[in-house]
Amino acid sequence: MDLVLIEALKVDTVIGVYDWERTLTQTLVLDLELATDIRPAAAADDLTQTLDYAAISERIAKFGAQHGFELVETFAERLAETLRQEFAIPWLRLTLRKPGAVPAADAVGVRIERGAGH
Ligand SMILES: Nc1nc2c(c(=O)[nH]1)N=C([C@H](O)[C@@H](O)CO)CN2
Repeated sequence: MDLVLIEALKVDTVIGVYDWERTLTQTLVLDLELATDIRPAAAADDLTQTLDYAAISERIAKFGAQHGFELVETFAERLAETLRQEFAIPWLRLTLRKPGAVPAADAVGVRIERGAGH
């Protein structure tokens, strides 16, 4: 299976456990690997036959604006479900980083893989 990539995508959202975090927007940084077979799109040179990384990136920005979870785990899990359903993605790996959450670290976060066929 081939992969469509989205790397270091910045997503603004309300995210966090603490009271002060409920009053502001923070920026998450996402890496996505999206399984698909790119050969039909390549053969036809046709965007409609592959995963449109621009459309998916826009959907992620909308998802961030629409939700305000406490945990990065919840953001990752719910986003993975949404993308897999709406774009028919058989397998994905999502790495979500929350820069600045732990001052001694460049970033903290989670990495999940969902689906089959990769
Ligand atoms: N595993 C997690 N640990 C923590 C989370 C989280 O979402 N998942 N969140 C926080 C706070 O919101 C923190 O980011 C504030 O700096 C603490 N630990």
